[in-house]
Amino acid sequence: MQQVKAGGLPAVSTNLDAPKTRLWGERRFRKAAGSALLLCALLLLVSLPFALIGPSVERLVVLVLINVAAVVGLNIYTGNSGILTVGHVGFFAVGAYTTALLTTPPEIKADSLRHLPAFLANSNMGLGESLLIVAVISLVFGVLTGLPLSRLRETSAIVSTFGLLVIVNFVLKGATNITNGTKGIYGVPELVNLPTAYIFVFATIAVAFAYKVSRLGLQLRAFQDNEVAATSSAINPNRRLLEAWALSAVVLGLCGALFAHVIGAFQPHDFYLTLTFELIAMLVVGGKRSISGAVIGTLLITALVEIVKPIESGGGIAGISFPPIWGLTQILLSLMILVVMYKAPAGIMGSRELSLSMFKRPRLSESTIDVASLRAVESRSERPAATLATNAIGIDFGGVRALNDVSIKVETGKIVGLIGPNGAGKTTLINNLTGVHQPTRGQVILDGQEIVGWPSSRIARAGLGRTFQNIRLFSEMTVLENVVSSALARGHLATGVESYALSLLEHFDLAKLADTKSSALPYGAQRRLEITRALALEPRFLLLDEPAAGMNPKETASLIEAILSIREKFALGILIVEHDLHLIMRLCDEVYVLNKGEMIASGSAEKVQNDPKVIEAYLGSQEVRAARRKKTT
Ligand SMILES: Nc1ncnc2c1ncn2[C@@H]1O[C@H](COP(=O)(O)OP(=O)(O)OP(=O)(O)O)[C@@H](O)[C@H]1O
Repeated sequence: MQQVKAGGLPAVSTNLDAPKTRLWGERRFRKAAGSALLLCALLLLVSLPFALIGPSVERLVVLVLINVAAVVGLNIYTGNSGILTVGHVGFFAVGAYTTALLTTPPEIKADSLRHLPAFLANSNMGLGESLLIVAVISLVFGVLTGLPLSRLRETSAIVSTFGLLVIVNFVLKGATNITNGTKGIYGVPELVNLPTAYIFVFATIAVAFAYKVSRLGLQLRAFQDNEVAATSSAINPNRRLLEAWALSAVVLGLCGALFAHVIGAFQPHDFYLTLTFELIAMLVVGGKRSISGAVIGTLLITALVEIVKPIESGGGIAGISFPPIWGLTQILLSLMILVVMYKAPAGIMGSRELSLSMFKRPRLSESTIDVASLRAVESRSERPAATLATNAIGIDFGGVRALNDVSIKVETGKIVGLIGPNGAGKTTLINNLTGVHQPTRGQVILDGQEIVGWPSSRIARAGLGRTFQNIRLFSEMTVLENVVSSALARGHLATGVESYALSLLEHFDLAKLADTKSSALPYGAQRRLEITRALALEPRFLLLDEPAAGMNPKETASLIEAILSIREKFALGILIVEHDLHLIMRLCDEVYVLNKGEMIASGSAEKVQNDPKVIEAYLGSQEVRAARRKKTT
């Protein structure tokens, strides 16, 4: 395999000349497969000896395995999106009731469910067919409920998921003709044995890992870490939320169906608050961002519940008898959550996954940088020239006129500076260009197209990459994942994307830190990573908001070199907001000066620095600051 030296520049591989590699060649899939295998082996090791004790314990083990799958299912949504769901037991109930209606022998249904429609009353399906139907129904139900839910965030999202649980419970109790109301359903054939449960839970773990490291999972985790940065990296969070919600709905629906075939009889209250609380406790205690955490949390809580059960219902130990202590399980679960949250707020596993290399320092093999995935750099400079412009844009925030009648133009191949005192409107202008805010007046034109009203993700895909004044990395993700998620959102093929990202990282001297969590990087490296992530979008324009803020002179000097080389090799236009006038003078072909939302000067760097209006604006702001300092001392 041919190696690329530092400085070799990659190209987005969305085309047919992409290397013929397999997903298996991608490091993240190999790592995920290793973790999944390890976790399945652990689960087998911990559960099988108990299952061999006898039929009653075997039944308990089967139920525990179904719980493990259910919590892993919750993790698919909550772990990747960061939004806690308290409604998924609703899907569990849908799965249980659906399979019960489809598989219970007609003679039993004739006794307890006399008013069923004929096709349900006569249905006597086998497990396989029924599970297939449960999966389809859960998927449809998941998509229908996910459509509105995926537009909600934080508390409103959590409360709505709870609403879903309540609605399902009411329907189960109220639709007596089909569900037998509070009396519940019995006679469901017990069709799930230990091997079936193992196959199901292993498959669920494999799906959860594959989803987590896939394009969809990476993008949803990016959303969890920072929604504004995610949308600025061409990610559409609502779609990703919907997909994760629907997938986890299918898993929970299937879990419910299997559960029904183990216990044989149930009522609506079996699928309500107690089960919800237990599943959430398992998820949170283990660490909701980790699939391994979901499994470990479930095993721990199950152990606790099983130990407490005989005490809760009264009994005796060593000849001493004691009365029943109702609610003891819930009390101890609550205490366990409190203790774990106090000691490890992110849960036992945090965001880590079980892996053989967990305690080894990650090392990057250079052989992962594959020149076959790189397109000739020269082809970039052949791209037609483009222009980014604003035409008299303006925006008000309440009474503050943050921008008024501002027109700028940036062409590919040029570096344009945007300066002005604090509060002048520089960041607001970048936010207006990238769709974070919509200007109330004027136009933004990207390559001949009016883009006002476009969501940030679409603008990013159309060719605007940006960095932020306050760094916004996907902090829980690795350096490599930050860049890969952006490249995938841009449309890079899933195969070869790591090679592409590594080559970009190499250019910014970050490849050796590829497996480091991005929040653990030193400050200057975080700034460089933000630029790398933006470049993974293969933008036509790069908008840098105070890239040198907080850097020492040495870091600033290397940043200047990096920006010059980006302009040269990536054939893009750069708009740079900076307070460091030395950097602006050194880099910019043209400079715009904003003050109190108005454009007060533009032209070459020399011209604007001698402009009396600019001098006055800067002096004015310095005087105001000096007066404020005096007042406070
Ligand atoms: N989301 C918002 N809501 C309300 N006011 C805002 C918002 N964003 C910006 N502003 C106001 O708009 C004005 C311009 O702010 P902006 O952050 O764009 O200035 P800036 O030139 O980037 O300043 P600095 O150099 O300090 O970063 C300020 O008065 C600010 O308070």
